[in-house]
Amino acid sequence: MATMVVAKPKLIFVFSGKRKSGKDYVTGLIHERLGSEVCCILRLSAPLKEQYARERGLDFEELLGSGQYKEQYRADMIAWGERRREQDPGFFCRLAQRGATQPIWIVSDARRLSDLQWFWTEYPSQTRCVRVEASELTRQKRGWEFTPGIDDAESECGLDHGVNFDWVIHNEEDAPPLEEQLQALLLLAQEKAGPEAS
Ligand SMILES: Nc1ncnc2c1ncn2[C@@H]1O[C@H](COP(=O)(O)OP(=O)(O)OP(=O)(O)O)[C@@H](O)[C@H]1O
Ligand SMILES: C[C@@](O)(CCOP(=O)(O)O)CC(=O)O
Repeated sequence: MATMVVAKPKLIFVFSGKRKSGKDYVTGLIHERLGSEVCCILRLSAPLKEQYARERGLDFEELLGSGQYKEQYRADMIAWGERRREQDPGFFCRLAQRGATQPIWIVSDARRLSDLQWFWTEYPSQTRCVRVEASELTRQKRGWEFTPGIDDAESECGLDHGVNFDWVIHNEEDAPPLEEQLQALLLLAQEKAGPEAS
């Protein structure tokens, strides 16, 4: 693969969390708050879903969505992606960062230790890891249903242990407001991005 010249970010928030914990929702709030000039969202699953959809004639936008369409293909997408990661753990990380020019990056969907290790290796001083947490009851209310072979496999459990997260965001009705929980991340981003981010 030709070497891609990528503008160096000043800060990278690498988010992870269980299905329907609210990764996209929370990262969308940060992106909205910081603005597109300063911040971009990188989805590791986007290049995977794009190629998978192309090979199978599926609807890429639907695979990116939060509905049930993608759930039909999740197990096969996981297997498809893992075959590629076995050959090159950073394959989707490199593709996801293409075209990112903003100083603040948000990776919304890390799932494996190899994802975190890639960013820690490539961007050791810029990378911060954030976990989004929600109870199973809350996730069920958002449309999650335990699925054997998915919710007990690496795609969902790969970061359950052995990671010292920089922040844990509790995305629950009875938790402090997200704006309050995200304050420290937003302040750090504004500090790193400089005056244009304020
Ligand atoms: N704090 C919240 N308030 C209101 N709606 C929320 C909140 N958090 C999540 N949701 C909603 O719950 C659903 C699941 O959230 P989201 O898509 O962000 O989860 P996810 O962790 O990205 O899931 P997946 O891994 O399946 O993509 C979405 O419809 C989202 O709008
Ligand atoms: C195949 C996969 O990328 C699907 C992720 O979809 P989503 O982020 O839950 O919308 C999960 C994985 O890579 O294990």
